[in-house]
Amino acid sequence: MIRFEHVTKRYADGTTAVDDLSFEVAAGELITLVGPSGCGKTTTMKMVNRLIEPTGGRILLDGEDIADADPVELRRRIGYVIQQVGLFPHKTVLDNTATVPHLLGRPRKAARARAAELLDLVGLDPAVYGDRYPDQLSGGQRQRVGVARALAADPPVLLMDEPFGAVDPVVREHLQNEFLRLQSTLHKTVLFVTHDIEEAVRLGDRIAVYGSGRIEQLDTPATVLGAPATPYTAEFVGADRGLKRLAVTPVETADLDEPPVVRLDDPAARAADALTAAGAPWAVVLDADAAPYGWVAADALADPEGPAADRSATVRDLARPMAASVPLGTPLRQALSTLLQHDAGWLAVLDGDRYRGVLTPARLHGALRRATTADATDLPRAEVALDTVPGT
Ligand SMILES: Nc1ncnc2c1ncn2[C@@H]1O[C@H](COP(=O)(O)OP(=O)(O)OP(=O)(O)O)[C@@H](O)[C@H]1O
Repeated sequence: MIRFEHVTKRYADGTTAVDDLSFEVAAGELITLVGPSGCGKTTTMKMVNRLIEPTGGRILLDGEDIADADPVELRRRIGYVIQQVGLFPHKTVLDNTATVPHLLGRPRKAARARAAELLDLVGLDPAVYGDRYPDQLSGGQRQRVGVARALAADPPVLLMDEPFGAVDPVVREHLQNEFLRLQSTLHKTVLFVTHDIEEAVRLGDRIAVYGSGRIEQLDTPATVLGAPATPYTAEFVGADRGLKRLAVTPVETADLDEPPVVRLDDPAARAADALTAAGAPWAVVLDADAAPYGWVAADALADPEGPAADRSATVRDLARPMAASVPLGTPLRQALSTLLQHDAGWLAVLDGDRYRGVLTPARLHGALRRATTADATDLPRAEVALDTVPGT
């Protein structure tokens, strides 16, 4: 969709901001450009809508060299969101958002109706915010208007230059999540500039890590974090990249432990035998619908002083409820957070409504290690054997 072919930008004073850059953004893909200040991210982006002209190479949009396009017509196909949102201060929020559709020839009333839809889409109730002026909004709300306005002409391509840079971290995370939600339905082709690796990881289908005027690595967030291609990338993504990687590594079936499973209505004695045979200290308890109910300890099942002494006792009499569960595919970070929130040593992993197995802290750690090794070796994750201290 957007293709950079040997693109170079050398400014008049001799600064080479972008040096022989070649890469492609697929249709519907979101690539984050991340790197330290002054490495050429903004220059890269502004060459796409011809706010800056390259001094070498070419950029193709849908196969067409943008140098041959009329810049005004080109910019209609490309939404542009920047940190200083640049709203018209004397126009209401609704009119700010309606400006582009109106300029594109929509009658004023239709343009305003479309603007109201867009405000709704970015989470601003047009009935509440539509008649306000930009200085009557919070920073986060202004950013939302900026996104709504960029979407107004329904461009297939969005260029976003630190669009959430000016708001506090909590609002920022909120805006990022909202934007991801939007993108999952709109499927725009997006170049997103940030200097924040966390933001790049959270939003990008792929991340382009910039060194000076060049891309050091262009790959999925998981690979960039798990297998940095160069010492520069490793340093840029940070010594805690293992922790960051938790956010982009999903729980898979092969990561799960499979303790014995008993049913709530099983006789306690039969459950005790099953645990003894398996040499297991505890079992997962499922209810009549095969949904996780909790767990039961071998000790409790075998305790002659406890409820198990009654020959008619069932697992229900001894089981302990445990509510923590996550679906397969949940990022490990969220799974860990659920573990901590429930103060539990394990959580049930579900496939739809079906119980699939158990994730423990040790299993979670193993999943992360295997995922990282899988990226470095190109092996499927389930086939990675870990070198592990016995008994852990
Ligand atoms: N008009 C200009 N004339 C000369 N040099 C420029 C010009 N614009 C940018 N540069 C230089 O080009 C390099 C890349 O700038 P650019 O704005 O693309 O970086 P960036 O990665 O977006 O940085 P930041 O994160 O700070 O916005 C920098 O060294 C910058 O000083």
